Amino acid sequence: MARSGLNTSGNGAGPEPEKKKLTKENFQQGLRIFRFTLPYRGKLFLSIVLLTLSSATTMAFPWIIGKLADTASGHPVRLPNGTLVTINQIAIGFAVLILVQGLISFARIWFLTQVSEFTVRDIRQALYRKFVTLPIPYFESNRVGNITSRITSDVSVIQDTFSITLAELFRQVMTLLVGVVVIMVVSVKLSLFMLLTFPPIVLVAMVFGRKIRTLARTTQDELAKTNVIVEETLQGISSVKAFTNEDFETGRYTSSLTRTVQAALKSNLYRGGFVSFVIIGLFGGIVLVLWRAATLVQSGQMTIGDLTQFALYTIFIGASVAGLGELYGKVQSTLGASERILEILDETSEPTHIMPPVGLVPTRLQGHIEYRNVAFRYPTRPDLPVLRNISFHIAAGEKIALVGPSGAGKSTIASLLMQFYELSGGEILIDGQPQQRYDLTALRRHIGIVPQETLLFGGTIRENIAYGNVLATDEQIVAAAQQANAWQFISAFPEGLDTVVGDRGVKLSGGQRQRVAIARAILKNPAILILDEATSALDSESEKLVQGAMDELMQHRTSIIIAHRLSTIRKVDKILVIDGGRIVEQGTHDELAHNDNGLYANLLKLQFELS
Ligand SMILES: Nc1ncnc2c1ncn2[C@@H]1O[C@H](COP(=O)(O)OP(=O)(O)OP(=O)(O)O)[C@@H](O)[C@H]1O
Repeated sequence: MARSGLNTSGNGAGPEPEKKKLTKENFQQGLRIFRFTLPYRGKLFLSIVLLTLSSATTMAFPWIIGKLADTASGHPVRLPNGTLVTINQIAIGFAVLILVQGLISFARIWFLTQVSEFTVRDIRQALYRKFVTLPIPYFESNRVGNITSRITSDVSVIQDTFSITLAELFRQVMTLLVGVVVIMVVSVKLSLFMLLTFPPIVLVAMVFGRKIRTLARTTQDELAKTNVIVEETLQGISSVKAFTNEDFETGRYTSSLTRTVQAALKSNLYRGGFVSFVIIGLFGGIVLVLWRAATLVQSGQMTIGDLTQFALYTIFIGASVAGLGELYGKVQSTLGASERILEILDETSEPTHIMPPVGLVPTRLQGHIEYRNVAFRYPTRPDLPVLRNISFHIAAGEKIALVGPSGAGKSTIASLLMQFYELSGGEILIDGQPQQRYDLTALRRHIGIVPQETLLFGGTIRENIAYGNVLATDEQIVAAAQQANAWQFISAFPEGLDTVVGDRGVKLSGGQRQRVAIARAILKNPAILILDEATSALDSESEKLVQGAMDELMQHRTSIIIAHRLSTIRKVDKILVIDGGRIVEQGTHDELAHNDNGLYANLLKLQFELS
């Protein structure tokens, strides 16, 4: 979408859609987006036929007006068989043509809208499906804002293309071609004169226009910078005051404003120049052509009807040249947008939800886990080894706890079980099979996570619990809530399970959110559980309820607890002490607590002192 943004009003200040140079390759790449129109090709074809017809009828208007002028000025019009045509007959024919044109335009818009709406829906759907199936590292190397703008602004550009730009492009090109041919037929002399006068003027105007757009963008950028200052300082207003920097910030804002005004003035200097150029150049050109035309009419080389026709077609051609200039920019934006969309669609998805499933599909996992010499680096920081030589095993139904200082690698160890990332070395076996041998969706179905911070979706408590199993009945949901010690607080709400949570609903406390997460996990009924303990302390009542729910959840399941409070893990079968990405100690609580020089005993002492 072209935005003027010449002044500092702030309207339309925002990033311009990125444009692509028009090269053959870019063009071919961009055209790939058309594959989304394939299911609607019948309607698209019909729209193009209708578009051709409506353009053809429009192009006939000047011709008929010319005939009308000829008949009026004493140059009778005859049909091919020699019959004279009256003014009334021409007018009736004209009226019929206008009616037909109106109806065709209606049908064209109706069908083209369907093509564009359905196509855009399909593109959005394909993009969304791609987003949710892309591997986690993708989201870590791309900003969420960037990703969402693909599905919002880029798709909008494509929508404009399908609903307006394409039709306009088609119409303008047709107008230009037919128009030039017709004026040549009317009068070669005048046409050549006109074509030598106008195109150079239009070319200069286009170059001028581009310069103005660049300057307008500079103004927008400068304005955006001033807004950043306002946002920053208002957000951190207490810091501004605490550092007594009110004058400094005002000065900073003022100099940014000055730069904006300078940019706006410069761009308007060019705009003023442009306007006066258009008046002098364009209108001057028109006067020149009219002068030439008048001499041709006077010498009897043209009729008044021809002149009228010529003038009208010239206006059409002029409008289409100007329109094409603008469309050129739009085609560039479309190519940019479509390339960015296709780039995402070309990314490789995780192998989830593939039918038929690839690999093993266990109906029930035992829950035996073994890490063998696992090494790992995050794809975003390939130079930093996060895990080194991690080896341990957990028998089915056992509970182990991972403890260690912050940043030691505990959460990373657990997330590798879910195959959120590829290992850099070693392997993880589940029930004796390397994890890659399982169908990814089938495997993840058997692993449950209660995260540190539970994300509740905007919706009812019922929907939030049923996220663990979307097919669960109300009875199962209530039972899960009861087991998770969540039923007391849920039933205390007047709307019970229908209570809306999230941004527009009830705000649940940390402990309540965790119990909802536990109920979710109970519904999922996984063989393997990952419990990431919340770091922020709960009050002791809440803590007891959450702990009770966790104990209930862990029964008969292989559980990995990422522990932050050592008091909660005394009963686990094994504790792995992680430091700097390695296992530095392992054993039961009693064994480790008595190893006075060990890290665990030290952490224990530290926590004891703190509490
Ligand atoms: N997504 C990520 N991308 C890059 N590096 C990461 C990512 N997540 C964690 N790290 C880094 O990996 C290391 C281990 O982090 P991890 O979250 O596994 O530690 P942790 O022991 O669970 O810490 P905490 O107790 O604070 O949760 C840290 O140095 C961290 O900065």
